Amino acid sequence: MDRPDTLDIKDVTVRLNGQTILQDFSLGLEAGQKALLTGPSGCGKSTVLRCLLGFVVPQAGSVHIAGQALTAESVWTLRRRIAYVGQEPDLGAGIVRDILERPFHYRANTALRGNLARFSELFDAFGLARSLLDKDAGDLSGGEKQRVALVSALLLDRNIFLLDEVTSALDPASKRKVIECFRSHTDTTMLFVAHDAESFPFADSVIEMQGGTA
Ligand SMILES: Nc1ncnc2c1ncn2[C@@H]1O[C@H](COP(=O)(O)OP(=O)(O)OP(=O)(O)O)[C@@H](O)[C@H]1O
Repeated sequence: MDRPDTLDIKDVTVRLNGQTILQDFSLGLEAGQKALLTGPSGCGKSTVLRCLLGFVVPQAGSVHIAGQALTAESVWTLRRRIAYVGQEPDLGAGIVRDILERPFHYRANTALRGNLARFSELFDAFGLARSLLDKDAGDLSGGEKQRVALVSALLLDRNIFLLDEVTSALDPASKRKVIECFRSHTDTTMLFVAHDAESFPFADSVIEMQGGTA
């Protein structure tokens, strides 16, 4: 039996360049829960996501993913459970069709190649034109990039989503479509970073950060 996709940050302190970014910060999500992390600019929201991805190593406290401690050894295995999409996603160079296919060339994802057939359903759900498939990623608008990055993440069937202001460049109609899609993923554990709590009325919890603590 696979472990449930929980997230657990306990009493984490992060200092970068002599500045305390997070101080005794804790957060817990059960499998399938949706939480919104909000708070003023610079309070440390993205740093929380970077801790969960193992890009930032806390000076104190612990991070567990699916019940397993995040360490230099476990980080590679644990990251395979996680889809991360940032505010200004870097899709890499090339044509959108190739970018969507690229992750399936990795051995770890070859069994999921059949998922690529779902791209059309996701493009429709997000209001993306099929003609985008033949465009160079560098020519996409910010909102198109955000939605293509989300499609790419969803195709990989990860059980944990870390989403950093992924609707910030979207018009209200596109935003509603994307949010409806998140809501429908009832089994997926999702941590959203966003400034507008009202866009995520279905969140099980809202974590209001203030200067590195909650
Ligand atoms: N590598 C780093 N070195 C030094 N300081 C950093 C580093 N990364 C982030 N910071 C600082 O940490 C603080 C928190 O940054 P973070 O990106 O987590 O904030 P945020 O709440 O996500 O902000 P925003 O809402 O503007 O995206 C900021 O003051 C930022 O300048």
